[in-house]
Amino acid sequence: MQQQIMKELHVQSHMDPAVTYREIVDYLKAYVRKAGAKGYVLGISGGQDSTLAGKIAQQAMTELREETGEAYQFIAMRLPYGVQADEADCQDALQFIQPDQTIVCDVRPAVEATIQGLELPLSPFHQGNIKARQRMIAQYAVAGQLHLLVIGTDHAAEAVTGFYTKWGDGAADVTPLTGLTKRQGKAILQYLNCPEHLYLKKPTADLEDDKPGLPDEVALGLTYEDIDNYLEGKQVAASVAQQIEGYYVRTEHKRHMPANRFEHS
Ligand SMILES: Nc1ncnc2c1ncn2[C@@H]1O[C@H](COP(=O)(O)OP(=O)(O)OC[C@H]2O[C@@H]([n+]3cccc(C(=O)O)c3)[C@H](O)[C@@H]2O)[C@@H](O)[C@H]1O
Ligand SMILES: Nc1ncnc2c1ncn2[C@@H]1O[C@H](COP(=O)(O)OP(=O)(O)OP(=O)(O)O)[C@@H](O)[C@H]1O
Ligand SMILES: [Mg+2]
Repeated sequence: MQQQIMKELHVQSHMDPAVTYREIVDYLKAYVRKAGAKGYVLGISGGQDSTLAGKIAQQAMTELREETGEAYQFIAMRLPYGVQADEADCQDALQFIQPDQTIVCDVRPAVEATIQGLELPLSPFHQGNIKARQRMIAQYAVAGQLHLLVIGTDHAAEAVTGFYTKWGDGAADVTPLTGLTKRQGKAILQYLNCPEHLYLKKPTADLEDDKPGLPDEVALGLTYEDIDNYLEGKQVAASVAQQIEGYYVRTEHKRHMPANRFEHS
């Protein structure tokens, strides 16, 4: 099963940061042209994944502008829920990315309106998924208006456990980090001279009001070290493999389009 998952999620056991970085930049340049779009948009959270995907998208758009003379652009979005505790990291990430433009939208009023509009009480966990979906709505609004494509930050270490909100942060047009493990993403950021606090910080979805900054590893009950080892084809404890494979099977529905009677019965 390990081999099958590695193949399905496009993981390479060994990755050269310089080569992979160049491949992704070139891919984003080619894809935006093929789509006839004017650039990309992505929410910047102050975490590792959006720092990396944003940096690569900006590089791609800068190169394409120089090569074609056309107005390709990358738009970074700050999408706090009220005041974000690690806002300083977000500003550091923006400083590192140097986006062509930054648009800010507080998702809190829309999230609260949705929660208040429902007669069904929602747990902080399910309220958290509304936050992720509201960020998706804001990004698609900008993409539609400005003819951009939405970047998603899904990568192999997230895809394998389905650790994202379906049609929330899981919804995107292009996922440049596909195939990468968490440590491979770190290695590319290191290669790009990213300030290390942005890739050494504990990954968090930061969605649940009653558990601010809950580390992914606590929520999952798994370490990224173990997930990465598994994905890179290394031997892990049998209990770890079993846990990862359990997540993988349970979240299969998140990795394809809606089920229908011709597929995915
Ligand atoms: N077998 C099946 N076939 C088709 N659809 C199925 C299904 N089982 C559930 N579903 C649907 O899927 C829904 C459950 O999926 P979903 O709504 O995503 O909810 P769920 O997977 O329960 O929660 C999302 C998880 O991802 C984490 N997350 C979210 C966002 C960002 C990050 C991050 O790392 O930054 C992490 C979050 O902390 C939470 O643990 C169900 O309500 C149902 O609608
Ligand atoms: N507060 C936020 N502001 C803007 N975008 C956000 C915010 N929170 C989440 N997002 C978007 O949702 C995506 C998924 O969040 P996720 O936590 O997996 O990635 P990350 O925060 O970039 O990295 P890490 O996994 O290291 O925390 C982010 O990459 C980002 O695009
Ligand atoms: Mg995060």
